[in-house]
Amino acid sequence: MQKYQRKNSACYIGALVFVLISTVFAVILQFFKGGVLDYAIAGDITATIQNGGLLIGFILGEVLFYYCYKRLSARFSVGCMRLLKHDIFERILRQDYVTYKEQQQGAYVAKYTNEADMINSRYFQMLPLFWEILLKIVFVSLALFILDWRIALITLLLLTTPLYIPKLIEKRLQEAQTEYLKAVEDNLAKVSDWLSGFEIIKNFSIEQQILLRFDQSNTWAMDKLLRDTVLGAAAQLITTLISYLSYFIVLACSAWLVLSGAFSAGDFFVAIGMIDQLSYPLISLAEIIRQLIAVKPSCAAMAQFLSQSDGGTHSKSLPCIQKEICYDGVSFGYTSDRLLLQNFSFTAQMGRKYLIKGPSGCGKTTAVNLLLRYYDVTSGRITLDGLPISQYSDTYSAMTVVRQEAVLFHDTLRNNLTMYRDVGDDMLMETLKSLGLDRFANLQSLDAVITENGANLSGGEKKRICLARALLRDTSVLILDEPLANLDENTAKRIEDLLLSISGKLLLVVSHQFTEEKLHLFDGVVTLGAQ
Ligand SMILES: Nc1ncnc2c1ncn2[C@@H]1O[C@H](COP(=O)(O)OP(=O)(O)OP(=O)(O)O)[C@@H](O)[C@H]1O
Repeated sequence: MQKYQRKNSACYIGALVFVLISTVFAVILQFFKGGVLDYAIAGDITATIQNGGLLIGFILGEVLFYYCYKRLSARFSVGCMRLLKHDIFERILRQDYVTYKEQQQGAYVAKYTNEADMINSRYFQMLPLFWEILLKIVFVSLALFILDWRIALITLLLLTTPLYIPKLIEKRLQEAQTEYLKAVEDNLAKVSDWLSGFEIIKNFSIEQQILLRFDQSNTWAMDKLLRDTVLGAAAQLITTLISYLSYFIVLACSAWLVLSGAFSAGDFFVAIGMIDQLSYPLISLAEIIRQLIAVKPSCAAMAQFLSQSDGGTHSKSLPCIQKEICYDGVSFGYTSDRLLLQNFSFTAQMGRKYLIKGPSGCGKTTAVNLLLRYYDVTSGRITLDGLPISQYSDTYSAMTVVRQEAVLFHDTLRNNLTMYRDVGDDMLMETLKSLGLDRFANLQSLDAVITENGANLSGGEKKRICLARALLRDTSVLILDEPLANLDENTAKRIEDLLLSISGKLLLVVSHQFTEEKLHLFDGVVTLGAQ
């Protein structure tokens, strides 16, 4: 987390300077308060007014500098939070796809929202506050020493005892917070899972059952929150009680000094003001220390998440494929006891079209996923233009994949097609028309926003838009995983013809429903899982 502090150090240091000046003003004005009282009792009107004027001046100064401090400390915590969220999102995006899929989406959302917010409120916001309070304690203590060393010593001895409370229950505080964050992460993962299956929940009318499970998970998370809060409240209660007790002891000592003639009324007034100034910061300091201690494991876990490597030990990025892709005696299984592909050999040449077919579950998608470097082969090798695929970090630069499920972003049709690259409108409209999407081939439609994952489009339209997006990317290899699934007969036929008309790139189509009569139009048909 220190990285974020460093990057926002200007605001941090500025905040500390302002709070330092504000604290000095706050301490000095205490003396003017005592002066006003003493001069008023002595009947010296001029000195009373002079002291009063200075008092007002210092009060205004304190408030103004305190405001500047608050502004800069807010800038500091917001700046840190902005960078932290950027890093979390960047870390998620930089993972390889297989590692990303290992966790549920909700877990990532929890990291981005709940855990980041916790670090913000309990660490970034606490840091300037810690210094504010510490400076106040140091300066007020110094002023108390100037006023009377005995009162200063008693005050410091008694009022600092609450500071040790958080340290005594440090382990339990940290455990409570870690458990709470874990429970929220689990809960969010479940919620995002249920929401992604919204239609199934409605269709099967299982709202009640889901709600029941939600309540279990939510109650679990909230119980953890309660434990965290209650533990904090207990620590705060002990701290406050000790502080008040200490306060009254110091008050009694000051009163005794007045009775013994060592203190004037003004001195007593100043001393009480100082002790007031000290007691609240000391209670707050105990609370800040409690929060800083409790949040430590969350900061460490976040730092570890952010520092994890991207997953790839391979470094080279794939240049354009010129000649061929070759599976050479490839065997692969997700587990060692079941090989999906056994001694699979197949060569695909650039500019040609291939169909991979076979029964469900035989490993068609797996075979193309090996090309995307999602997994390493168990034995054999895959080569690209004669070079082993294992030397490349990924193959995305040369291959575009279109999956069975159409994925569209909540953005304009244009951006969904171009994926934020510069592509001329004519080209976009031409591609849309070639896929039978004539009704979208106009400027108004291109600029219209597609609602979340294309809720305002039919399944076939979404699929064809995804296909148009892949064609527009123009990589040397195009992989289509079940491009005909969920399409009506006419659209499926149209897509089949369009796929067969594609030229100038290597086309790998994974499908078990391509029209038999058209199979001869492929340059090669590979059947997986044939007994
Ligand atoms: N990430 C994974 N981890 C473990 N097993 C997996 C994984 N992905 C797929 N499998 C298993 O591998 C087998 C082949 O899956 P794959 O998706 O390659 O088949 P497919 O031939 O494309 O099937 P379909 O035509 O139904 O899409 C299946 O039994 C599946 O359960």
